[in-house]
Amino acid sequence: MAGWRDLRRLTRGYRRPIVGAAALSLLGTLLALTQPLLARAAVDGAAAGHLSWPVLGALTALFAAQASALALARYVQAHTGERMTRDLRRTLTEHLLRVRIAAFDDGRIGDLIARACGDTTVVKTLIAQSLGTGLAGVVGLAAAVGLLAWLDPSLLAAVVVLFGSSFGALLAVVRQVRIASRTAQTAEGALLADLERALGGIRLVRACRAEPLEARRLDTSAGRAHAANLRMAGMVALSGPANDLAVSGAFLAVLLFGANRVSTGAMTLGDLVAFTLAMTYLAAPVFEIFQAVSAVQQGSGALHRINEVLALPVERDRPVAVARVRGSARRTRPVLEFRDVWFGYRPGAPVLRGVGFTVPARGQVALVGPSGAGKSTIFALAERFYEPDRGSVLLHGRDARFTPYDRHRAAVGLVEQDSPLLAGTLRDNLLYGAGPVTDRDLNRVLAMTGLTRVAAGLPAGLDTPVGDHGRRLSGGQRQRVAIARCLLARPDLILLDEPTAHLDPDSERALAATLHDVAQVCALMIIAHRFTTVRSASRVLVIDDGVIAASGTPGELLLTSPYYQSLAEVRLTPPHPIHPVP
Ligand SMILES: Nc1ncnc2c1ncn2[C@@H]1O[C@H](COP(=O)(O)OP(=O)(O)OP(=O)(O)O)[C@@H](O)[C@H]1O
Repeated sequence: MAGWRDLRRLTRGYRRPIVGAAALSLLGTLLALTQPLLARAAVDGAAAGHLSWPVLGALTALFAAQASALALARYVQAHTGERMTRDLRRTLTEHLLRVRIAAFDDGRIGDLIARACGDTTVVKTLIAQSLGTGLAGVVGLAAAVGLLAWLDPSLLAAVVVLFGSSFGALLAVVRQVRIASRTAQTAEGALLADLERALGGIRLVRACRAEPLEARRLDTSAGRAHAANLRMAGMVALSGPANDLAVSGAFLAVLLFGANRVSTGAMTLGDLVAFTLAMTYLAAPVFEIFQAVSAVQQGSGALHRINEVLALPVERDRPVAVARVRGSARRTRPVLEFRDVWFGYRPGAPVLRGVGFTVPARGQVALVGPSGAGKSTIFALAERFYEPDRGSVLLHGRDARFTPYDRHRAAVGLVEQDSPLLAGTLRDNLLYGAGPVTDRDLNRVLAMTGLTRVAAGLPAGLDTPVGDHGRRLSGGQRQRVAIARCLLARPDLILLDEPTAHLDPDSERALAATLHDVAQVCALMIIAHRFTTVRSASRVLVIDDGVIAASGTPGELLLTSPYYQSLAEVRLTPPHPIHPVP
């Protein structure tokens, strides 16, 4: 659970408005506390047969001043709460965008979204509703008790007994509220994660007729959140009437005792009116303190979940100044080198075992091997999504760890197999992360990737929206958009995961020609599944079970690598007829 230390850290930079709001609340309370004294004078005057207009005027002015101070305090609190939420969300989202990729491997995106949106709102409520008024409540309570003691200590004793017992019950409720709040927030995070999973894979869900399954899963999470929220609402609801009962009981006791004391002449009617009015001001601080404590309990659950996100490690550049590699060295040195790289996603389970290879500054290197051999892992390390456990990755002959992430990724472009596009227009997707691009460059790249005709065929040309994940384009078109986007960013090396889906012969030829052209302007490393692509590479690496099993030109491998030979055979022999399963 987040504690007071976290609360102190959270409020750093906002303490002035919080204290300001507390001061205004306190001012309101103090203004209220002076009212019984004036009321006593007014009532005693009226009882003696004359109304004191100046006293009534002062009382009215006090009511107005109290209302204004409290309204201003609420506004300052709400304003601070909103500002804090905005800043907290900014910190969280900036952090999330820089968190190491490994954190997303088992992290549930929906839950992270819930933390960035839902939990920050809970923290805002904590600030907006409670901190200032809670602080003022403590002082207000002390002042109200002081005033009551001054007015009539024996009546106060009766009030303390009745209020004290209800306060003990409230503290027990507050503890339960904290537990229920944490459960509710966790369940809401799970609900969002499940929703993200179901909507993100909506086609799969429909194709597998899994709607009832997903609905049940969502219902379970929603049910858990519902139950926790109900438990919390029940406890808060119960505590309200219990509090009211204690207040009514206290009032009744005061009126009974007070009336008796008025009849015996121990106190005036004005004293009794002043005491009961002052008592109403006792209830408000008690309620404020209760609200503040329960909001802090609720907020501490949310703060804990926010802290968990902020504790996720981020990608941080090493503080070593590395000069850029100059033009001539860029053309002569290998653009990428793996030197005895060992890597595993989990400790003690290496996926790459001593991988070493170089990619020259121009031309096409193909990476082939069975499924699960470690090809995508090599790409992930080349892009620095992960760092090697042992050995090193070099960019232009320099250890990549000492190059800033931005500069490294500007040099190494990535086209993934499923070529994800973002919702937006075709132009947005082409220019995403590319920096300034001239129309001439754009048209050249469009021509090179065979997209000129595609763009011309769209209703608004380059400004046509491509839909969520680019679904309005075909798989092949998405792949070419991804290649074009990469080319416009002018990297030194493009990593391309070739799609396994069979393209028609025309598209396959078009892609091969595109890749051939691309390899003239930068280095290209392809996870190749088609023999035509492998055959046109200048160098082929065969990876098997995390090691480079063979490497050489396609001609050499045809003689030396059994895996490569089998790849060539599959391509060269006609496919076996597929019989439907009876
Ligand atoms: N994020 C991850 N977390 C844990 N293990 C992973 C992760 N990604 C891949 N692996 C494991 O690492 C091994 C290598 O996977 P990788 O994706 O690199 O293979 P691949 O050669 O690209 O396979 P394919 O051709 O099927 O895409 C596999 O055993 C896989 O289960």
